Amino acid sequence: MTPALDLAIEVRDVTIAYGGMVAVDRVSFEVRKGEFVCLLGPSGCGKSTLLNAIAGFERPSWGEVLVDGAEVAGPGPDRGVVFQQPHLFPWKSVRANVAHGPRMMGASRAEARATADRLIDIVGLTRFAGALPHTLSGGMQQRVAIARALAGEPGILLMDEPFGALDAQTRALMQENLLRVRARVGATIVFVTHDIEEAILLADRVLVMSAGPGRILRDIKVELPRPRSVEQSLEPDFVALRRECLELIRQQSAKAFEAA
Ligand SMILES: Nc1ncnc2c1ncn2[C@@H]1O[C@H](COP(=O)(O)OP(=O)(O)OP(=O)(O)O)[C@@H](O)[C@H]1O
Repeated sequence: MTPALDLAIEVRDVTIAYGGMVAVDRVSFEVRKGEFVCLLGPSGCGKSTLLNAIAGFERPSWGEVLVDGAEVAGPGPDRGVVFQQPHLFPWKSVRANVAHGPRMMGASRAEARATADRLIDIVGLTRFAGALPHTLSGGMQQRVAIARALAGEPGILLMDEPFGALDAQTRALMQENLLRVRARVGATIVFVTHDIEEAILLADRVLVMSAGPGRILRDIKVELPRPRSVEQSLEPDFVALRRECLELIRQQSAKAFEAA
């Protein structure tokens, strides 16, 4: 079959089970190149498991995941991953952390440094390029992690609750920063969150998942104008989407709570 050229990711009938426990149940969706898709759902619904299958850290028990038309067999440089914790090398400067990937992939010291400096500029940390991670705030460290994930020039960025450990104000700034970064690098993004406002602010589409076993309950198109900012969350279109997601999530959370 000829792969559809504009598709970055195809998740086809994917089930992931751990022993007898089904974490993800027959999930199918597609992500177009350049699209920003959020996976939204209650805790434990299988969002991370699904993201890990796209990253190649996890093999589906059934079904398949395709990236650029080819079945995912493991992690690869075409997919950058950002986790909730930045996981930086504490003994390396910001610049050296970001340059590490390109160096490992064979770039010269000068090339890796140029790539690192370009990305450090894009995430707004030029003044801190020589700093060690522990001297930076949590939000700044996470911006370094984003720059590092982009350093291999992946077409796809996979983000697992990347702002989940940050306070509300920093989180809002990080969301706007990510939208600016995305506008400059143009990557396809799959972003896992259980925060409804975050999903609507960021995404072109929100896939709302059910409580375990995880299924896609609804595929919601977010057609709010870009560039977006946190203030938009007060506008009627935003509020209507929020209400739609909230009702779905509330039913699911109640179900998960009763089952626990
Ligand atoms: N390696 C594993 N072995 C056994 N069970 C697992 C494993 N990884 C995940 N699970 C289980 O699969 C289910 C889905 O987990 P997952 O972490 O994907 O959910 P999530 O929606 O990302 O949750 P959260 O928002 O709390 O991180 C959970 O019940 C979890 O306990």
